[in-house]
Amino acid sequence: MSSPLLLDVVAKAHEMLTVGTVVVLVFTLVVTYVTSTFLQLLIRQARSPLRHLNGPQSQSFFMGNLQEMHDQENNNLIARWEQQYGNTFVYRGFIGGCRLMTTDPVAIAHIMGRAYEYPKPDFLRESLSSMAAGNEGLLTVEGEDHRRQLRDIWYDISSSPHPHLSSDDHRFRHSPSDPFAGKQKDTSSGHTTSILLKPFSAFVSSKVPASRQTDKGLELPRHSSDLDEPPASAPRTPSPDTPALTKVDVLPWLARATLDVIGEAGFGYYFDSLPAAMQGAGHENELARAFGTIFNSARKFRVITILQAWFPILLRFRTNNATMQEAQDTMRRIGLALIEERQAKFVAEKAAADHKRSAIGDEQVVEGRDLLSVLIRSNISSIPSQRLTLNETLCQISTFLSAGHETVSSALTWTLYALARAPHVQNKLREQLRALPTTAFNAATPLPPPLFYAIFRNPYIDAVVREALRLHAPVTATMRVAAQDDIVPVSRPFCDRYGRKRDGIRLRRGDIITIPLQAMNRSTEVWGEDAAEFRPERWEGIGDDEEGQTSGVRQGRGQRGQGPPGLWGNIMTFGNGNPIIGNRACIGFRFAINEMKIFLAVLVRDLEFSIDPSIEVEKKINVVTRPCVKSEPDMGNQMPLYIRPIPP
Ligand code: HEM
Repeated sequence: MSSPLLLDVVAKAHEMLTVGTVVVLVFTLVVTYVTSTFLQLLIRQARSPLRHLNGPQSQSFFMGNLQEMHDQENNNLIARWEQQYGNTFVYRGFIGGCRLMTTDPVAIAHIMGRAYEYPKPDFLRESLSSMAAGNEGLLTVEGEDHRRQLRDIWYDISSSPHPHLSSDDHRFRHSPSDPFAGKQKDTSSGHTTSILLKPFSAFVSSKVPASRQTDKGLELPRHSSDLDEPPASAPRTPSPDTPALTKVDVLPWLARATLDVIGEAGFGYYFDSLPAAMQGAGHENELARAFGTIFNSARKFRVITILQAWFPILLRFRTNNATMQEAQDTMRRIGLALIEERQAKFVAEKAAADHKRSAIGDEQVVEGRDLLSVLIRSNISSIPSQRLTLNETLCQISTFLSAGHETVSSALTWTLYALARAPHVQNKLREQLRALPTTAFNAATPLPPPLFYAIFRNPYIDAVVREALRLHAPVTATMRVAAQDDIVPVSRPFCDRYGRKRDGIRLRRGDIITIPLQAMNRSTEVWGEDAAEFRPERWEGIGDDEEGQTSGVRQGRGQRGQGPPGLWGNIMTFGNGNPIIGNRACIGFRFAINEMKIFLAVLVRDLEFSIDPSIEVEKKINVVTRPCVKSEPDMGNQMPLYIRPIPP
């Protein structure tokens, strides 16, 4: 054998050995990683005191009860389990891991009141971070970072006697008592302060573009995914002398409208996603499209989603990675543009101020109280420990954009659904709205401040919003993990799986807890036998006390003898407790409530919403609860309602 040939053979053998070795090494590493993760899980499970609690049978070795849980909104699951096992029990998660489920108000107050001892589990943070374009925003950070961010954002916004979300926008403020003190919006930009939804306003003001008007009314795309296609035809016209009924999928329109509102009110930015969509195919606003991608991405329960939670390496192989990445890049790009634009404005303002004032810190110049000003003030703070990094600022922007619009659009969608299913409530609400001190709502002119006051303070509008938020909480449940061993107090003893009475829930570090926000809102023990009914009258004659809790709600077993827990109105919809004392709860709740009231006032006054009684609408959970028509699963999220203008 010649020596070059020998060398060639040796080189080949070496190459094969190297490739083979690498393959074996990688395989061994993967097997070790998977086995050790499984083992850790099994050991943790075997040591968790939760294994002694009562609870439903696991349905599958790998997935436990997770499939049932995913569909919990449609099968009254938690109430059934509660009836069977009491208000404190366990269900099974991945490979049979016990997860605590409790509706005990004292236990909930204990857990949710200790934000840093009970952080969000990593897999929840991972799932939330997709909508916040990263995990450095308020919704996903933990510990000291959360404390610092909350201090910067919440305290800054709430330190003003009349804090509001935009320095130059008088529409939405935190203080319900005097929401209009301060500046009026400058309308010279050509943007109107009216938030009348343009597609709906068409019915009210007949200002429908001629090209889109038909004898059946205004034709609108049915679903966000249909936007590239010609709009669907309206299904029917009942009779020539009654106003046309038009079928509209209200979900994407409300999503666009609420995106426009948070953009303008929170960041002084005009997404104009409603007018863009009105122009038809191909004109959808890119950010609205990006949010559509993110919130539609996990519609179905998939085993891979659960596996990804435990084996994050699998996230790299997501099928929709490229689309999600594109959506997140869009958020990031728009966020950066917002920051740059506002920073430039502040630099110019500072230069002007420098002429007048000699020694002044940068951050003092940024005087606006809108969210963006608050974020940028923190970003340029001269005290490093208080500074928000650029990445944090960006994540904060997408957090507020998504937390601030998807939740409200879900809430409004379900409110219209509830009103469509309860015409007597809708009629009563309309009567109240028509009695308000105004002659017309009109898309082109701002609502006058006295009308805002009247809307915010109207008891029936308030009752409708409370009842809709109680019965249709956009966030069904949240989760926490015990960061250390603990014994959680309960309001009354419960039985474990051996029938022994327990007066506390023992937790071991790493145990996972589900807080069933929606199930608590529907507890018959607190709300009575008609808890599942949409009945705004239950709120009549009761209002908020100074802490936002509702006096007059049936006394539950809440903390220290108060009513049931909840940040607002004794419902769990916005989480529990007060962010000021270290709880994690919604910091946009006032904004959301006020926004809902105005939308409802504008929409319901002159439009009637009804629903085809033959369709069954189901709830699908994808961070927020979105509707699907049971018989049309392939249509994805939708809420088809009939709309008809009501003559004055
Ligand atoms: C009906 C509308 C809304 C609902 C039902 C809602 C619900 C919630 C819930 C349940 C949480 C707590 C999640 C947890 O701790 O696990 C939360 C947190 C949060 N919400 Fe809302 N929200 C709404 C509107 C808004 C709005 C309009 C904004 C902003 C303008 C907002 C901003 C936030 C932020 C930043 C957090 C994270 C707070 C923290 O962890 O410290 N939300 N929301």
